[in-house]
Amino acid sequence: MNTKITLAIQKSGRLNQGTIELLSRCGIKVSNGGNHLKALAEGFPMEVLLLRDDDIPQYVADGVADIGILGLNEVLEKGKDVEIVRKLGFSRCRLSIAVPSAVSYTGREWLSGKRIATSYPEILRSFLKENSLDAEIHTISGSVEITPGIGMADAIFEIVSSGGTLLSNNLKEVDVIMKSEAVLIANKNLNQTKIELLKKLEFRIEAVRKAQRNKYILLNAPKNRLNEIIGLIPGMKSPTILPLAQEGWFSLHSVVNEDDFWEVIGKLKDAGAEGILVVPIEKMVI
Ligand SMILES: Nc1ncnc2c1ncn2[C@@H]1O[C@H](COP(=O)(O)OP(=O)(O)OP(=O)(O)O)[C@@H](O)[C@H]1O
Ligand SMILES: O=P(O)(O)OC[C@H]1O[C@H](OP(=O)(O)OP(=O)(O)O)[C@H](O)[C@@H]1O
Ligand SMILES: [Mg+2]
Repeated sequence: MNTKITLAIQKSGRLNQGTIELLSRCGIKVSNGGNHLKALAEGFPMEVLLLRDDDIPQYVADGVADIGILGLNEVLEKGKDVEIVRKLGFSRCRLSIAVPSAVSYTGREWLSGKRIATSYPEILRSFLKENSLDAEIHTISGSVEITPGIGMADAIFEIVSSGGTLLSNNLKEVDVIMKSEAVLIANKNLNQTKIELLKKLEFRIEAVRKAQRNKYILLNAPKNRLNEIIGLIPGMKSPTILPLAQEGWFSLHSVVNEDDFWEVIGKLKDAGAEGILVVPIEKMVI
């Protein structure tokens, strides 16, 4: 049988590039299809639907697409019955309450009785309910940041990333309500063949994500401080150690997590490591 898994991705916009890049790192080439809404993938038994991100949860819930990639914010906003398979680490942003810079925001109770403009009314509604707040929700589909300036709203609930859009509209972020990033979602009733394909795709994504979170590190270490240095970079199992041509020195190869990277480098230098090289990892399978 010649089964393919159908993946829905954003046709154009903030998620498109990150999605195509991730798939490409997974060895899956998707032509952007020009004006077409369907594309074939090379390197994986997959068909790709190119859609507006708002429509992806519905397509996946209905089984028109088996899986989809979109922002967690949009998944939660639409509230469709889909499985969130995993986070993907790109298109990171947050959904926040922002108010005009001059406002002295005293806390969430300040929002009571106010008009809040947003493109995410359902997430906002849940937030207000959880906090027993009564506010007016004004739903608009774009340019939310201009609404306080033109007297349409007292506050906004919008996506924030660098904060640049808020700043240029004289607004300040006062409360982060949720963090978002691109996620992989799946239909809850996939057949066994498609579950197997999804597992294969997840395996590739995991290898790519691990590689992105880690760096390969090579350094020279003096023999008398070898154990101390090994303790700093334990690696996947243990570091590779090779003797250098120069007596009393060794070359150490290992893996270091991106989060600890700068701290570890400092400690390695203090421990006498020299000639430290750090290189990106293409794929990582443990
Ligand atoms: N400034 C940002 N930084 C990081 N991620 C963002 C940013 N803005 C939006 N995103 C994420 O990217 C997703 C898509 O944003 P985009 O602006 O492309 O949506 P859209 O205009 O609704 O697109 P579409 O035309 O497909 O409906 C958002 O739902 C959010 O998860
Ligand atoms: O904090 P920042 O880095 O400024 O990013 C936040 C802005 O980015 C997104 O809009 P986008 O730029 O995609 O424009 P659009 O949705 O209005 O097309 C989002 O809707 C915010 O307005
Ligand atoms: Mg959209």
